[in-house]
Amino acid sequence: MSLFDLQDVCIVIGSIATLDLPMVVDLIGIYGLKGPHRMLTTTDWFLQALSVIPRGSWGDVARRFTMIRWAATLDLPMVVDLIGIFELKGPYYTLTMTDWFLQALSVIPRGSWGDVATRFTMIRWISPKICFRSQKYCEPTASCIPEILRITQVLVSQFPYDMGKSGVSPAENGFNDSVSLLNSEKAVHELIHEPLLDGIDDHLFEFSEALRTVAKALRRVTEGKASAQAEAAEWKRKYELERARNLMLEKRVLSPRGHGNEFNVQKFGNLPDQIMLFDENTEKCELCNGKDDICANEVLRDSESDSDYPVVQAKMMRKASFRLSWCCNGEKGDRHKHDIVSFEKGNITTAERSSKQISLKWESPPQTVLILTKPNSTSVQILCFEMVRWLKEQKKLNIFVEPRVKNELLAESLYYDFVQTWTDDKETLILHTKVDLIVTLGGDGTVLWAASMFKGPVPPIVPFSLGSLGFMTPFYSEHYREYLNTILGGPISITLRHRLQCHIIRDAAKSELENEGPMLVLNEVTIDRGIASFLTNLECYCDNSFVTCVQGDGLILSTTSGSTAYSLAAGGSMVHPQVPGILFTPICPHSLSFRPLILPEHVTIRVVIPFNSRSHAWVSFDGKDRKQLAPGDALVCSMAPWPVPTACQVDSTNDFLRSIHDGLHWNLRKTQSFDGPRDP
Ligand SMILES: NC(=O)c1ccc[n+]([C@@H]2O[C@H](COP(=O)([O-])OP(=O)(O)OC[C@H]3O[C@@H](n4cnc5c(N)ncnc54)[C@H](O)[C@@H]3O)[C@@H](O)[C@H]2O)c1
Ligand SMILES: Nc1ncnc2c1ncn2[C@@H]1O[C@H](COP(=O)(O)OP(=O)(O)OP(=O)(O)O)[C@@H](O)[C@H]1O
Repeated sequence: MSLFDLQDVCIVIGSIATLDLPMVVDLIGIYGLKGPHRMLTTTDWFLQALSVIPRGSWGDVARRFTMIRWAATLDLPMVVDLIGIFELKGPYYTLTMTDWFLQALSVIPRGSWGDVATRFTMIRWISPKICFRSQKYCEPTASCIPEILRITQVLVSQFPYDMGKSGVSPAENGFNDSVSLLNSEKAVHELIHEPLLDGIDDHLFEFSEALRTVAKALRRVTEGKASAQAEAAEWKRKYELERARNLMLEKRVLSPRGHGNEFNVQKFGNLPDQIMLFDENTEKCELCNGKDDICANEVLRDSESDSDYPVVQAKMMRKASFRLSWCCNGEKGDRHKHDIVSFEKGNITTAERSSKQISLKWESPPQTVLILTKPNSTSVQILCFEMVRWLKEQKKLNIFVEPRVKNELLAESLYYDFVQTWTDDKETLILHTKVDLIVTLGGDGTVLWAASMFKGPVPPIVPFSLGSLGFMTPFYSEHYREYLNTILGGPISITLRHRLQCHIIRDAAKSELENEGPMLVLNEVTIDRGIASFLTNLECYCDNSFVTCVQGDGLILSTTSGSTAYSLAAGGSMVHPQVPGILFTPICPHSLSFRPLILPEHVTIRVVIPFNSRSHAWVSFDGKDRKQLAPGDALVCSMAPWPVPTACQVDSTNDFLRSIHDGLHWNLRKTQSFDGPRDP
């Protein structure tokens, strides 16, 4: 087993030079939980302090370091402050990061770094007394908390925060003047250069790991701050640009009409058609004001951000504009609709989500359809050929297909030469700007495939059922002409299926911004044990709160649309797809009391593979793109701003209930017969 890793200590010492010594010392103090390391005790005051702190389990230490890492993006002084109180508890045989800990932590007043340092020194003085008391394996019950808090209060009253400067002896404090600080650093350096003693146990190796984590946390705080500042500056710059542009537009609207046209001609060149379109939209928007619906063209005008927008638009195919409206029983309109769904350049996005039925009404007829098909299916291929011909000849629509399908069509007949496709995958990134409607021919997997092609806004999808289960595919392929006639004419009911966006943050990442993703899922993201035979050990946080540690085969974070897929198989509830929420469903948890949860839509879930995990974990997105997660890696998951709008056959609720009855045979039971015993 490797011994003391000097490099890691040097990293920490490096941090000491630029950062706050008390903080570093206090973080290192956590190491003290591990128990006495006598070779360290003679060197320096803070190393002596470590030796008197009672022994705890490394599991707890590892968990807390994970928390520190996670907290690095938050308010670190507070977290360290809190950890100090946790330390008061003494041995960690029974402690986990339970609510009482977090509660206790939350009541401690915030102090400056100097205060924290003073407090920690005091904690170290008093720790033998506390550990004597807590050696009785006191559970983290309510009765223990007041005692700890009392001690803290006594400490605080006896040694007010500013006492570090006057009341505490510099020799004992060790860092309240620059001379002793220098001495401490010198002592640590001396320690590093001392030859290692024989008999150092394996824990030193773990200690070095812990120190590395501390150093990383410190680095992240500094870098996180810098990048946040840079990001803020960038947003400010964008805001200023946007404001200037809006002011210019406002001026144009207020000025006489002829002047406005001059502006357009000057700014956008000789594009009379575009100017006309622009003015028409302006008028339409004015008409929309005060109404209950949202017009796509209203935002089309408002959201142009590039000065050369009309030029770009001239190159692209024009999108059909549409209108979304809300209705619920007895209500004609909904005044709050702007809070629920909004537009951005004509694409549907959700600000907040609604459980009301949403209907889509075209304001100009759709012109372009993308057809996506399940591969290797003859029946799908035949239907695709037929549908393409019908849409072109009868409906005069532009048709896009995947390159594979274009080849199939051309192999069938050169007649299909008019069908458009793309050659470079990057072109799919702007597909949503060209396509008015997507038709899928296949099963649920094809709907998932369609959603995965669009990392941003998704045009409405009409899913035809040519699979086996077809939970999300309510349209029967035999009647495609009637359905498409109705849908192209509108209005249609749609279900806004929420998606989750996921990022992987590797342990080696220097900041949260250095991540892999986003990966968007319509069903779920799954973290499992892969081929490892060990239990997964997954530490889960919801926003800033610790949720639980999943020990089992894995964890599913599912959308409500995905609630009827893998999550259902793992014992999760079935949830109406229009309900906003994130399902937290364990897979085979080795616990008698682990029930699945449903969390609100606005939370961010973070799943961390702790350093004490026995094996790696694997993450997959809608059952695809498996990636390995090593200890220290984290998956961060939140609701994506881009839902997947799918057309309903009847409406969201009717379609959902029909699917659970027909597809899953939900609650199918023979009806009890009438004859037999009855109430007297
Ligand atoms: N034990 C399980 O139930 C299990 C295991 C692995 C994956 N899955 C699911 O399979 C999905 C991938 O689907 P695929 O078609 O690419 O793989 P696949 O071909 O293996 O199909 C999986 C099955 O899940 C059904 N399904 C998919 N999404 C559904 C939904 N939202 N509601 C109800 N049923 C749904 C499909 O109809 C299909 O019958 C994953 O997202 C996951 O939810 C389920
Ligand atoms: N256009 C596509 N390109 C590549 N793969 C696709 C495409 N459409 C679907 N797939 C994949 O093909 C697989 C099967 O598709 P799908 O689930 O639609 O059919 P099915 O299994 O017959 O239907 P069901 O899911 O209803 O049982 C899925 O894994 C899906 O990801």
